[in-house]
Amino acid sequence: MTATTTTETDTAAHPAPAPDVRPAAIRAEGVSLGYAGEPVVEGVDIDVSPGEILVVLGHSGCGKSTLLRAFAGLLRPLAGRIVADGADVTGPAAERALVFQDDALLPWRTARRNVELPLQLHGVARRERRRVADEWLERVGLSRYAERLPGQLSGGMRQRVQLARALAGSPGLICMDEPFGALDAQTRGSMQQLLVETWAASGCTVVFVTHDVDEALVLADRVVVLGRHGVVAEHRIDHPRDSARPPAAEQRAEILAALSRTQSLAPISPRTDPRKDVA
Ligand SMILES: Nc1ncnc2c1ncn2[C@@H]1O[C@H](COP(=O)(O)OP(=O)(O)OP(=O)(O)O)[C@@H](O)[C@H]1O
Repeated sequence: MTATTTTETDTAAHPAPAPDVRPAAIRAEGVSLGYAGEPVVEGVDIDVSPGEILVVLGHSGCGKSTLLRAFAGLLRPLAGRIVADGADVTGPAAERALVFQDDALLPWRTARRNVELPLQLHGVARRERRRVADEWLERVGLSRYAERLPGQLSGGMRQRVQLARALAGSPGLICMDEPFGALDAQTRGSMQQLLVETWAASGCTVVFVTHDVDEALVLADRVVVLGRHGVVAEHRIDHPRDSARPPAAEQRAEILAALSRTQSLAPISPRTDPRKDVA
């Protein structure tokens, strides 16, 4: 796992947000989430501070992606509330962006026109769209590839375009669902570094889902381990993103232990769902 090379001075505190970014606070309060009325995760209480990078770990199927969808406003809770900046989240909004592992770029649009998309949805004029898109493409090191279609780019490059596209809309929150999971170790390390740099330039809040404890420790201000019955462990990283002072081995071991505990937690059974009794 490649550590970031950012220095203590630029990582000790959260960066000042870019002028057009208002970092979001987002909170899950006693949230149950599921599909067709059947919960897949319940009792989730998570409070994310503006400008924080929160990493969510948990075994496969525990509901991490489902939680991100709810934060992004794509899924309404079965119980509890999702609150962003004091208001209930009731649907998607431009200030909450999602980045997926799967390639979510529009294949018929060039890299630049993909990055322009959120600006176009905001009604930004063509010339300004192009200026902002080119600025973000430069930040992610893809200026030379602006005219390429996604199919003409490598997997790592497409992830960079996704990152640029998410950030171009100046969101207050970016929800990232295992965005680097399909990349080789070296590309993954450079993407983690790029994420930290672009986050520092934007100042937005990030909720990042991964299976990889080391990735979590490289990126996070705070790590939560999610089980089917809510958060089972929470770890604040003492010197986040400081490669000179990496998290202690004990902290890594504790997170791994919490993860293995979640494997043994019983799945939610519809028969034991208390809401069934009231229905
Ligand atoms: N659209 C859907 N309809 C019905 N069930 C779904 C849907 N999406 C996810 N699920 C189910 O919800 C549960 C949680 O899925 P989710 O994708 O949130 O888990 P996850 O923790 O992100 O898993 P992974 O780490 O494998 O990506 C799983 O049992 C999954 O099958």
